[in-house]
Amino acid sequence: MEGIDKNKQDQEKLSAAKAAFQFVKNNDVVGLGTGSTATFAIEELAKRIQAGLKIKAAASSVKTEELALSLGIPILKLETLGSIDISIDGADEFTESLNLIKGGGGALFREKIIASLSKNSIIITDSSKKVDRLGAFTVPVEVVPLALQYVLNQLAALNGKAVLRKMDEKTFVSDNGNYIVDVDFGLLDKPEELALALNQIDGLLAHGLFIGLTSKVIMAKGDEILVFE
Ligand SMILES: O=C[C@H](O)[C@H](O)[C@H](O)COP(=O)(O)O
Repeated sequence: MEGIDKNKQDQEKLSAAKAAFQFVKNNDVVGLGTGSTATFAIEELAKRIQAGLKIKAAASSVKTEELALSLGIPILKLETLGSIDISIDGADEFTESLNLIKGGGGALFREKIIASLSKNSIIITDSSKKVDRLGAFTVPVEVVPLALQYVLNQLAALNGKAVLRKMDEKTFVSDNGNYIVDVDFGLLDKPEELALALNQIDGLLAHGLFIGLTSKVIMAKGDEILVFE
């Protein structure tokens, strides 16, 4: 990561995670994100439960659910929840206008459902994630396998350079049994317009542009905590 070493970055992730807990109350349903930053929040939540906090949680991925259960965090099924009090998740990029790119870990669809259900959707980040314009990080999209070629055609028509995500030389498959395609649209002047265009593509289950879904971003920078809302 440019300009920040990993230890410092992890320290910032942990500080941002801790700062998010001022907003978590007893009896809340808490949405849990996925990724290295969300993992700091999940570990912190487990400590607070051991200290007496009473919450139930919903997980944005199989990995997060397994980690949460292993730490004694009670997990509710996402499909049973009509709303979530607060969610805590990471991001790959964010702007001061609270637009995000997410999905570096492939969990974008469930993360988006959780963010959409959340009354208070909190993003926690280290200082490397703040950008003036989204798009240096490619936009992940989740694609139903049988629609792959159709979706690739539509992405090309939007001038996106698409790469099918692989892991260990095999096609990456999401928790929902779908493919992830990472799309380079260059730096985005109008992320809202791109999000609307991607919403129109049949077979494209979800994209990693989170527009208007975030209540606040808590970013740690060194010893400082900055809140964007
Ligand atoms: O699919 C993964 C998520 O959207 C993550 O929240 C995002 O990729 C950020 O991950 P990390 O905290 O590991 O940088």
